[in-house]
Amino acid sequence: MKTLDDLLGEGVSGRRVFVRADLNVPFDKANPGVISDDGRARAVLPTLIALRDAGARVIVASHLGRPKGAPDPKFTLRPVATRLAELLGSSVVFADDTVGPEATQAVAELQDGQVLLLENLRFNEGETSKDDAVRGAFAGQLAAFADFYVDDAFGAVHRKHASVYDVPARLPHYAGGLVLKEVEVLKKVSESPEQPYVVVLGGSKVSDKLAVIQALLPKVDKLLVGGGMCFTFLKAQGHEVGKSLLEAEMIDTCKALLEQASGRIVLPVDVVAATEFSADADHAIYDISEIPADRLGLDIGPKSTALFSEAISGAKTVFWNGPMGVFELAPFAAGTRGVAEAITKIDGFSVVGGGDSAAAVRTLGLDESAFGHISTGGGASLEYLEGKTLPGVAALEK
Ligand SMILES: Nc1ncnc2c1ncn2[C@@H]1O[C@H](COP(=O)(O)OP(=O)(O)OP(=O)(O)O)[C@@H](O)[C@H]1O
Ligand SMILES: O=C(O)[C@H](O)COP(=O)(O)O
Repeated sequence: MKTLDDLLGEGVSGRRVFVRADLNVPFDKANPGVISDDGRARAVLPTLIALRDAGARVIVASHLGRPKGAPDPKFTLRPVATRLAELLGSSVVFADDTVGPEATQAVAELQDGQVLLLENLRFNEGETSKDDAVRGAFAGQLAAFADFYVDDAFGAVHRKHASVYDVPARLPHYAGGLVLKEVEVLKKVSESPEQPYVVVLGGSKVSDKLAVIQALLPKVDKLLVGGGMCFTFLKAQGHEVGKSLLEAEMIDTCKALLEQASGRIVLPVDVVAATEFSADADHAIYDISEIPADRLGLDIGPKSTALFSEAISGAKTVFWNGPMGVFELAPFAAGTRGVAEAITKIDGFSVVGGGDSAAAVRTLGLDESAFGHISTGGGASLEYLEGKTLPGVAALEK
């Protein structure tokens, strides 16, 4: 795999370099447009600075959220361009479209050492299309903007999307420093995790992560499941989960996984459930057999936090992806904080994966240096650990 250093060695002054970044940053739920954690933008800075300082014309592209293949102002990258300019200490040109007239003109006018951010890639159906021709046509438009392609979007390497998989097939391609570092650390954890190996899963992308559980089960000593994911498992165990996040069509899969795990999947024994998804909602702690029909579980309870912390304490390797609750709202942050603190105390190596999990570490004021590695990829790091070939990595290796 060729790297950014190789490209810099070849010389990029005056050349146009397309950088796929993962600028899918979280926003403050109470203040639309305000970025609550800029960790993913900071993580790609070394690549952008190196290219800018080498005199390249840097074209940055990213997705944000999951818009449906058409422009949607809720998911504009404009606030991210502003933040990126602050972090870079130099201006960032923002194009209001991705491959349309604005972007085309901005690319044409780009000066040596200037950085341009294109609008959200997912405003175009070609980005995520399953149809190779549709994706390829969009990739062709993106590739026409540049001489070289650099992938530093580790968080998106598991997506077979145009900007991740098809653009590198059309341009000389290089791995950025972030992608290289992430792959190096995760390779070590996936190939030879020191035992006991405990995986902690939470968050809200339930069906994405169920497949991962299946693959990880044979490798782990314990798999702790909290967050929005746990309710489909609790339902599979026969508990009523009220209005909690539930993927009904996955209940049977969860039942099968619980059987296969023979005790290695650990579920919460209590939850904090509220009348609605709001920081002001009435909320209380319930045993999992007593979740009221009109409430939704928004955090694991204190007994579960203690149970999970105990399981974590003896581990030599811990991989954590997905918050234990809606940590962005103060009444539902205790489970995530408790589990994160337990991870910082282990006598071993820990990896935190995921945009929101990494954001939780920072916004809850935990010491980042107490973790072995904080990955920018959630789904990406999970799929890497699962042993899957990641389309973005495969594209760079070709
Ligand atoms: N019980 C719950 N009900 C609903 N949402 C929840 C619950 N627990 C956690 N969440 C939400 O899950 C979100 C994070 O989930 P997600 O699966 O995206 O994790 P992640 O670490 O960001 O991984 P990735 O990088 O793959 O996105 C947070 O915004 C959090 O509020
Ligand atoms: O948040 C993430 O894990 C990455 O940015 C990928 O986002 P996606 O799950 O919407 O593809």
